[in-house]
Amino acid sequence: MKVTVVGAGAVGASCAEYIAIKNFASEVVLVDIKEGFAEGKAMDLMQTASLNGFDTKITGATNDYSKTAGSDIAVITSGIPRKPGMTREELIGINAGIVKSVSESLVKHSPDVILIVVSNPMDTMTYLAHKVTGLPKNRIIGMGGALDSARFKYRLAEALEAPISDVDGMVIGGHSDKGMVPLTRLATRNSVPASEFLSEERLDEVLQATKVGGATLTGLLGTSAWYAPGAAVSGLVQAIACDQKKIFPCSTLLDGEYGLSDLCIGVPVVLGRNGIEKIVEINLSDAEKAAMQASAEGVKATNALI
Ligand SMILES: NC(=O)c1ccc[n+]([C@@H]2O[C@H](COP(=O)([O-])OP(=O)(O)OC[C@H]3O[C@@H](n4cnc5c(N)ncnc54)[C@H](O)[C@@H]3O)[C@@H](O)[C@H]2O)c1
Ligand SMILES: O=C(O)C[C@H](O)C(=O)O
Repeated sequence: MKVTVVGAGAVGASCAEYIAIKNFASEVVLVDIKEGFAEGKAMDLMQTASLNGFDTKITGATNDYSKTAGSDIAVITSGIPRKPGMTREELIGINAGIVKSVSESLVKHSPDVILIVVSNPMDTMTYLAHKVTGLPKNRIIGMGGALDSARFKYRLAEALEAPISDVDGMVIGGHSDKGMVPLTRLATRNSVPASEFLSEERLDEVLQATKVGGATLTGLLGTSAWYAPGAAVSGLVQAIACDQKKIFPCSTLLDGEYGLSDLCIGVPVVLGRNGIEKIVEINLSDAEKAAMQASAEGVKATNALI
C-alpha cells in the first residue's frame, strides 16, 4: 500500500506520522514545493521508526511527482492555513490554484488513485478536485467530518464528565464555522442518549463549541490545528487501506441524497478498499434538514467562486 501526502507542513507531517505509527502502509511519500522540506520531514520521521516500532518507509520529494507513481491513496494538504480572525473560505484565492495543479499531477502519475482532500475550504476544494480530474465519485473524499466529530466527542465528554471512549456523536454538513451540523439528537453515552444527562441548553453549548472548534484552536495557536487533523486523515486512510467498511462523515459529491445535488458536503459514508462504497442516508429531523439545507447553500456560494 503506497500513500502519497502532498504538503509536508503541519497537517501533512502529522498525517504521515500517524499513518506510519499505525504500521499498515508499506510506503508513504511526502511531497512539498519547498526545496528539501519534504525530504527533511521524511528523514526526521524515519529516525522515529526504531523508537516507535514501525516499518513503513517514508520518503520525501520536492515537487517530483514521478516519485508518487502508483500511489493507492493520495492526501492533499498543500495550501495555506488560516490565521486568527479569518474564515476557511478566505483561503480560496490561493488554495484553489494549488489544489488544481496538485490533483492534476497526482492523477497523471497514479490514474487509479483515491484522493483525500484536506486543504481548505475543504468542501469546495473536493468539488474542484472532481471538476479537474473527472475521477469517479467514490475516489474523491473530503476530510472534515471525521475531525469535527472528534471535536464533538471531546466537547460531549467534557459536558458529560465522562471518558471520551464512552461517548459517540457525529457531525455532518459543510466543514465551516457556520455550516457544521453536529447531531446532538443522536449523541450517546454508552448507548444512552446524551439528552438524558444534559439539558437542551448545555447540549446547545456543546454544539456551538464544536462548530467553532477550528477557529478556537487557530486563535490559541496563531495558525490552524494539525494533530487531530492528521489523526483524522490517518483514520480515513487506514479504513480504505485495510478495507474496514467503517462509517465516517466525509465530504462527497451528492446526486440527490439528502435532497442535495451538485456539491460536495459532509454526510455519513462507508469507507473501504474502493473508497466511498456507500452513502448512508439517515432520517434527519426537520431542524436538522433545515440546517443541512442552509449549510449546502453556504458551500454552493463558495463553489461559485472557483
Ligand atoms: N479539512 C480539514 O479538516 C483541515 C484541517 C487542518 C488544516 N486544513 C487545511 O490544510 C491546509 C494545510 O494546513 P497546514 O497547517 O499543514 O499548513 P502548512 O503551511 O503547515 O503546510 C502547507 C504546506 O503546503 C506546501 N505547499 C504549498 N503549495 C504547494 C504545492 N503547490 N505543492 C506542494 N506543496 C505545497 C507548503 O510549502 C507547506 O509546507 C490548509 O489549507 C488548512 O486550512 C484542513
Ligand atoms: O480551522 C481551520 O482552518 C483548519 C481546519 O479546517 C480545522 O478545522 O482544524
